[in-house]
Amino acid sequence: MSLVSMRELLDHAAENGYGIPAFNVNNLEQVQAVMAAADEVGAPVILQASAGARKYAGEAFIKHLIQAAIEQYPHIPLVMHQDHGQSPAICQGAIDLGFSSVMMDGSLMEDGKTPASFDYNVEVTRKVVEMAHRVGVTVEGELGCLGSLETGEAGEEDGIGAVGKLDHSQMLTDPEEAAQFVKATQLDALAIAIGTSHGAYKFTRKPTGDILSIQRVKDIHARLPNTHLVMHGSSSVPQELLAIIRQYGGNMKETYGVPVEEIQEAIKYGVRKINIDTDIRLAMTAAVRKFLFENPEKFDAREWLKPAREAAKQICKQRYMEFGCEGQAGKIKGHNLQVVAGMYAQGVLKQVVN
Ligand SMILES: O=C(CO)COP(=O)(O)O
Ligand SMILES: O=C[C@H](O)COP(=O)(O)O
Ligand SMILES: [Zn+2]
Ligand SMILES: [Zn+2]
Repeated sequence: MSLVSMRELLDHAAENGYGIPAFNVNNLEQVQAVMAAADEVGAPVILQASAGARKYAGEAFIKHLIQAAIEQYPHIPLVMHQDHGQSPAICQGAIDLGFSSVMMDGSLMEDGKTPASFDYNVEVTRKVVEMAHRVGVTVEGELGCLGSLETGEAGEEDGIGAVGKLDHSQMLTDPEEAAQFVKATQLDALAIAIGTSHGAYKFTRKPTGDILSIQRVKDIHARLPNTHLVMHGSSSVPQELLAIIRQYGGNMKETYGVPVEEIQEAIKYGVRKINIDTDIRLAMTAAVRKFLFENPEKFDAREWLKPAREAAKQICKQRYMEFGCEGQAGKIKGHNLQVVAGMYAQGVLKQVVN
């Protein structure tokens, strides 16, 4: 099976009541970790590359690392997804590079910092839908700005996020606007704002409903029962990884992530794609710190990259199991993108809006 459409994977997840973690990848070891985890549990794969990843690794390396994953694991349906595209031009570039799915993040302007108007968001997202669907590529859009309901800040640590304070109405996607947005754009998956934010510092305490609104997921799902919802900023920030990082010389403040049980609840109400980057970063950093502390004489990079890769694999495997992906890979047909393009053209993948 070659590259598949993200729409096909998310449709399968919706039909069978599970969610798929989308892991951010930047290098060889992270790609290998995700693939090994998926292979062990029989999970379908969404590998996503941010603009930062494409810059870090270089376009050709990102493309060929993912193609290597397909070659090494031909039995695993795999989506190559561009995370947080800031403009139609960036999305077009990703499509040209061979990505089978793109995110047009029009909730912010092209600078990735200024909250955009609804009309701007509709315009850029619709433009990307037109060019992507023509070639069978999936489109994720975003409505509402990610940010902390505790502080009103977006958590700018990843370079993507509104600058300055936001009010609650900007940080909680409105169900009525979501319905209008999906109707107008006909995208495939909608990222929503419910109180999550990127990076390790999401919540100062274990989140309750006032700062992480799973109720908002339910309200949006009631209006959009057939639209796949996406949760960004969904790392769980495991306390045991923070403890290892601190034990071996790291300096991380007290912080809490999105509890897995909250994600599992959201999966019952239409969340199909769950974005995870930070948990992999924490797992790898904890493993490298521990290894180098315990083996100060070692200097072969392969020796410390191995435990880092293994730690990343473990966290990925755990999330695949927790979100219900086990054994699903073998059930996916894996249409080629031309077939999917034909389905869009016939209107069979149109969104139903209540
Ligand atoms: O949303 C993400 C990538 O788009 C990643 O979120 P985390 O920082 O919570 O891992
Ligand atoms: O969306 C944010 C992801 O965590 C990617 O982060 P990055 O831009 O540092 O690669
Ligand atoms: Zn965004
Ligand atoms: Zn994100």
